[in-house]
Amino acid sequence: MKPKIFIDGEHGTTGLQIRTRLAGRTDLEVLSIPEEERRNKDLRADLLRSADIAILCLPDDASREAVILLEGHSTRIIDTSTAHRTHSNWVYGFAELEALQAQRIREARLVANPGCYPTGAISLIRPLRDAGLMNSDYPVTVNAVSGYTGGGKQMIAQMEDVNHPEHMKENNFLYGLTLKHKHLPEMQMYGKLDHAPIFAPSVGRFAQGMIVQVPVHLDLLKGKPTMEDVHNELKAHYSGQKIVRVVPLEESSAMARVDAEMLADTDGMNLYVFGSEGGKQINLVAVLDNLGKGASGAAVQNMNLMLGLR
Ligand SMILES: NC(=O)C1=CN([C@@H]2O[C@H](COP(=O)(O)OP(=O)(O)OC[C@H]3O[C@@H](n4cnc5c(N)ncnc54)[C@H](OP(=O)(O)O)[C@@H]3O)[C@@H](O)[C@H]2O)C=CC1
Ligand SMILES: CC(=O)N[C@@H](CCC(=O)OP(=O)(O)O)C(=O)O
Repeated sequence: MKPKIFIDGEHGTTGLQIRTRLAGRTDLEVLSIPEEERRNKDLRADLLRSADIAILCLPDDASREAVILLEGHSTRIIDTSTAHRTHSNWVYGFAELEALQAQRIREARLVANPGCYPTGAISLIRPLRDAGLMNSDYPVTVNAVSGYTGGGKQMIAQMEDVNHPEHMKENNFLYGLTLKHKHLPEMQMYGKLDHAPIFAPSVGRFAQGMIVQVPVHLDLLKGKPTMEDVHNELKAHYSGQKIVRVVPLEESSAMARVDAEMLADTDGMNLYVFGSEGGKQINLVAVLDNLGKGASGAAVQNMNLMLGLR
């Protein structure tokens, strides 16, 4: 029997992208809900309970409700929302986090997909923490720009529809100005940091793509490493990984710009170490698609792991 997959929220931005990724899969049975029934709780409950794996692509409250609907049932869950990411009963769905993480995901019933920005930030911070180069009290800052699909159906309409009552006319804006963004707890927890980073997100007038930057003072790291030392730690951490690519210094040193859309429509993530030879500062940069490795691509990666396929 083929494993049954139900995407709750399949008609939203993240859900649609997962559906597209699963469209050609003959090894799965994808259970589907008609768009006009998407909020029919009884029908959703039936489908959730019939599935082997339910992928929740819902706002936080609706995700919590779906988890309650599944209490006492054996359906395994991948939640793409923020609701359960720092919850101790849930496995964090970032397979490249550390050596054992992919195995934890394979065996888990409850998997919380990481946030798009934290995917970039944690991928840069965690190897330095694990290698002992960065102390837990390092004052981390994270600056980022996301494509507007990161804001879901509502922001897509606000950016694209000039007649929308809350039309956004800006080409590039900062937000999260109170420094209390919902992604901070997971960045702190899985970055193994004493303090939440200062996080400055922004949105650009492009649909998909993302740059996440973590600037670092080399003299504030343990042993005052060089840019090459930090690059070597990243390379070692992601050695053998196919989705996360640590870009060689020869390649990054020849770059004059970083395009936020570089990996749009892919599920990969590139990590860069920028700076100058002998310099005192570096800029650690992750580039990904907010809907690829930042959401839907990661959800499919986790589903494959849970099915024992990768
Ligand atoms: N977009 C992105 O880049 C990323 C999104 N995520 C997360 O994925 C989740 C989904 O986000 P996204 O796809 O962007 O959002 P969308 O608003 O595009 O889609 C959400 C979908 O859920 C449906 N929905 C809302 N409330 C309910 C409910 N009570 N019962 C059933 N269905 C409901 C919506 O229906 P309706 O149209 O009626 O509102 C819509 O189809 C969120 O938790 C988000 O944080 C995570 C990483 C990145
Ligand atoms: C551009 C934009 O608005 N981005 C969203 C984050 C994407 C999202 O909703 O994802 P999570 O499920 O990972 O929290 C935000 O800042 O709230």
